[in-house]
Amino acid sequence: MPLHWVHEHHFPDSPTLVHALSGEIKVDLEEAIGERGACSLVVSGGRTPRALFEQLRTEALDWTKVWIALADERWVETTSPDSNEYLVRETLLQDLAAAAHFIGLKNPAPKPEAGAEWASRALTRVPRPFDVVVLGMGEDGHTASLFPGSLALARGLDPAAVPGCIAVNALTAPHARLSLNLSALLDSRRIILYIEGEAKRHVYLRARVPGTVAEYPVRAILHQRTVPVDVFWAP
Ligand SMILES: O=C1O[C@H](COP(=O)(O)O)[C@@H](O)[C@H](O)[C@H]1O
Repeated sequence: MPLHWVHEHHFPDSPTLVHALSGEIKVDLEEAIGERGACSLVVSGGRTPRALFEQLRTEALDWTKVWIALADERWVETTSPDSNEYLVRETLLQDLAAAAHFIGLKNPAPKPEAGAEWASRALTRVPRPFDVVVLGMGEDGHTASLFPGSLALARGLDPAAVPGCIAVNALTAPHARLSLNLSALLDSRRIILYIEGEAKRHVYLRARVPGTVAEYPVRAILHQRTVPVDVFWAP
């Protein structure tokens, strides 16, 4: 089943992928700075991108012109090891990349619902369209924090929604979440879906087949035709 908007890049191992992907992101951001004077990078959390962040932070870029934001966040303190902001601060916003501007999603609002409004406002500071959005995917087909079975999914995937952030409570996900909605994720020039391991490869292959987004929310990314998607995979 060809998806003309999606290009797959397979690598023999994770370090080779990380090296190649970091280099590509660097080139994209450098070109964006050259053309528009600033650039934006949206990243995901979880376990997968740690090595990528550690490589990316060493890239020679004018990081003062780079805006970094999150595709999603867990509603936990940013000092928690479960926080995506914590991951980004520990692994990406170091060395040369410490000079980048970072807009996190967790905020002082008492609840995620109010927090989503706060985060949507904060995100308006990040240059749009986002130059590069790096998404991950769970073995249940969720991407960002758009989880199958969550009550917020239909709202999150509504193509007519104002680009922004939504609150997510999913029975299958640890912690309440904030997530960029589909409209915000697609307000971008390039999406990279970065996945590792055979289990995720099989989920990806199933999601490539047309079907319901409620089953595999990542389908909403793979089957749209607005933004080019590159899938980076290593065993
Ligand atoms: O919960 C999340 O899961 C996905 C995938 O994470 P991984 O640990 O399987 O790599 C991630 O993309 C998302 O940002 C995160 O909040």
